[in-house]
Amino acid sequence: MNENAIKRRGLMLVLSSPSGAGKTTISRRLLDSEPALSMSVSATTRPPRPGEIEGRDYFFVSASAFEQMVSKGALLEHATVFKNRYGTPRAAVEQALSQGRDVMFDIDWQGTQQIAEAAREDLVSVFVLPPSVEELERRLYQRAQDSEEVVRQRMAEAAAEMSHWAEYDYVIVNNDVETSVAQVKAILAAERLKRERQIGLRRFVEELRGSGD
Ligand SMILES: Nc1nc2c(ncn2[C@@H]2O[C@H](COP(=O)(O)OP(=O)(O)O)[C@@H](O)[C@H]2O)c(=O)[nH]1
Ligand SMILES: Nc1ncnc2c1ncn2[C@@H]1O[C@H](COP(=O)(O)OP(=O)(O)O)[C@@H](O)[C@H]1O
Repeated sequence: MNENAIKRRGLMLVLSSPSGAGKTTISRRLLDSEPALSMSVSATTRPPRPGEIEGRDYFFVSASAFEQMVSKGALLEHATVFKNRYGTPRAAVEQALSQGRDVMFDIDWQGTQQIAEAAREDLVSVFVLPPSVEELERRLYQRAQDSEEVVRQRMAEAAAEMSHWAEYDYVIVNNDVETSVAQVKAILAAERLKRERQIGLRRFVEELRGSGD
């Protein structure tokens, strides 16, 4: 056995931020450069935005279909955000983790707390802050996918979302996208090397010691 064969348990990488701070942008870039990372696709009752694709961005479902998923226990966590319901389908996550793959989540603080209660040792959480309130508002308008009223509502919610920053393992300020992506990659690289995640380590070291003695 060489060092590449050391088995590792997958981790759950959560990115949270006020709407518009840049989670989606950062997570897309990470997926392009991290082959062992996959994205958890949430179910939501929110209507699709222009350009959003069913099954890639979200599973867009009716309120009654969402309720059925909740009652069947099919969601790992779920919450109401901006009057819409959002939840993480459980099966895809469990399958990826058991195969040693890492899963990334774009979920809010309520979902992060629920995952922390259920599986703290598998969770790595990152809070993304905007560089300023003015820049956050500029990004929400620049995305140009929400109406003025929706942007105002999201700006009004931003302070409440940001009040949860201290519950996260890591906090980054998304000023420059390249820098933010590099920072999250550094977090991922270090967390993957945590001793307790490398479940094949004991055997590997035993073999090393056995052949060395
Ligand atoms: N708890 C929870 N929150 C979610 C889930 N999916 C999305 N969210 C959060 O819901 C909020 C609104 O998401 P969305 O309508 O896509 O707008 P965005 O803020 O521009 O990404 C964001 O804070 C997301 O992180 C989920 O499955 N569970
Ligand atoms: N570091 C950055 N500098 C400038 N614009 C950014 C940066 N990160 C994201 N954006 C832009 O801000 C807008 C909101 O980003 P998005 O990733 O959709 O945020 P979120 O998923 O957190 O709601 C998008 O138009 C995106 O291109």
